[in-house]
Amino acid sequence: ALLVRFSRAVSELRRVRRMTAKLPGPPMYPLIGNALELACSMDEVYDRLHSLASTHGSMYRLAIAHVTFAFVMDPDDMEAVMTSGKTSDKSVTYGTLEPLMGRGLAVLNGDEWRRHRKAISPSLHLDILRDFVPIFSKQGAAFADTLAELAEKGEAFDVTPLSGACANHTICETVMATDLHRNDPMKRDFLDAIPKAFDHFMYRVWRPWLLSEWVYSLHRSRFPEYLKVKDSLNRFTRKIICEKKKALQKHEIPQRKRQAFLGHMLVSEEGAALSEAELAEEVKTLVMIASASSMDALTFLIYTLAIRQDIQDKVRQELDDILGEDRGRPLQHSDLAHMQYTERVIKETLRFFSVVPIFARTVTEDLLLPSGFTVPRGSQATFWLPYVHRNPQWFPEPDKFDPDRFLPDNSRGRHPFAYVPFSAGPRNCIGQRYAMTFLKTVAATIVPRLRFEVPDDGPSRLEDVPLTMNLTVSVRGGANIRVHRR
Ligand code: HEM
Repeated sequence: ALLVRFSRAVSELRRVRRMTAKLPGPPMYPLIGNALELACSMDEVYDRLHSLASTHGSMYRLAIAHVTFAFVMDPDDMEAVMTSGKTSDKSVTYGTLEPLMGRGLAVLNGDEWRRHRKAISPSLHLDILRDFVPIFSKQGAAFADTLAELAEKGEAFDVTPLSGACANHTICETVMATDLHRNDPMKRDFLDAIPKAFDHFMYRVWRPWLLSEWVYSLHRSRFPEYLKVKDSLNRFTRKIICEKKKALQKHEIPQRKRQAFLGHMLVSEEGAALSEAELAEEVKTLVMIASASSMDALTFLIYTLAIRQDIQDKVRQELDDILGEDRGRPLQHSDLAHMQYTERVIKETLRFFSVVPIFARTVTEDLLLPSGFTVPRGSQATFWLPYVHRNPQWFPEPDKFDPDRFLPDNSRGRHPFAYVPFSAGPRNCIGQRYAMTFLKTVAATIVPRLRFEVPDDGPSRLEDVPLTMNLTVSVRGGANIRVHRR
């Protein structure tokens, strides 16, 4: 039986290789394919992938050992892939996330994914997000206080860990209703484990012979840390669920509709569709994805404002107009609708710096794309957003940072799949509105109080910012800024 399975797998693999061989791409070698292309340090992977896309264009292939990635970056083709039932399963490489992040939305497929998505969506509904605004605002104010203290010292510092702390405190409060300021070592271990978990994920994706956990266990320099990371992530989530369940039994969780995600899931009808174990996996998934992506998005927003003083001035002017005399007042949900320029700046920041730059689907049946190429079953249809978001057909002068691209008049006629920082179609980001509301609220809390600038040795143009990635993109070497009180 094993032999039959093996020979079937080999013949499928050869079929994928044969069909994708028609696509442009670097020269392939037997067995290893293009593995040498990504034989570089983790810090260089972002630049390598970007240079491959620039060289080979909007559709190319990259075969690494037994895994073949078909990069799809033309908006018509992307629409076909992102909306087809033949490509709705997440990439096989995501299997490596499962032991760390849990069997949550990001890795589930088919009916199980549909059931989870239906159960979770109401807990991130607009009404619920409205109630999160005071939490975003409170955490934004604490972040502003920390930055103001650093302003006194006058020294340059990397804002990434501080944005990370702001994102983590906010997410833990809104998703788990837990306060991170209490000095709990288990919480600290949990948060420290998140970037490490994504680092292990990316390391294995580009070395697919390590996708099996058993094979990875032979990697003596990485596996012990991997086990520690896994343990920290699981222990903390289990503890939180347990505490919340106890609170529920003691009637300490109010039975009202609007509250932190976990509380809502525990008391609502929709939440009852998930077992306690499934809920624990989803909480872990949400916290991990939200924490990494929000940290990097917030960092890029601040760094962009620090480099582009003209844009910072305009954002501040808009916020001063909205907040009036009382700059320190907590932001109301109704204020957000007036932050139109700030919203365009956030959108352009997410175009310029694709925070989640790469994601992929497993092709379960051959799929003919509008460009005429058939992506074969068994390959991984992959999106590389830094290339997609710099397509001059949809974004003239793509290297220019111009928030007004997102004015309604300038967006008219743009292909809906030309700008997809949150992906699109049924498997789009469930936290998209959460992320936008968080970024707008924190911007409105910190920008009126502080001025950001880059130190003299920092980049003077956004195009020159060096980037690196694990699951998300960040500034290589740190987003160093200086802050002044207003
Ligand atoms: C600026 C911040 C964010 C960006 C750029 C972003 C981007 C994305 C992208 C591109 C995907 C698709 C990934 C794929 O297909 O593999 C995704 C999926 C997802 N995101 Fe986000 N995200 C952000 C914030 C958040 C937040 C705050 C949450 C939670 C509150 C969240 C939860 C999720 C989940 C659960 C999925 C999987 C959805 C599914 O497959 O059904 N994201 N995100």
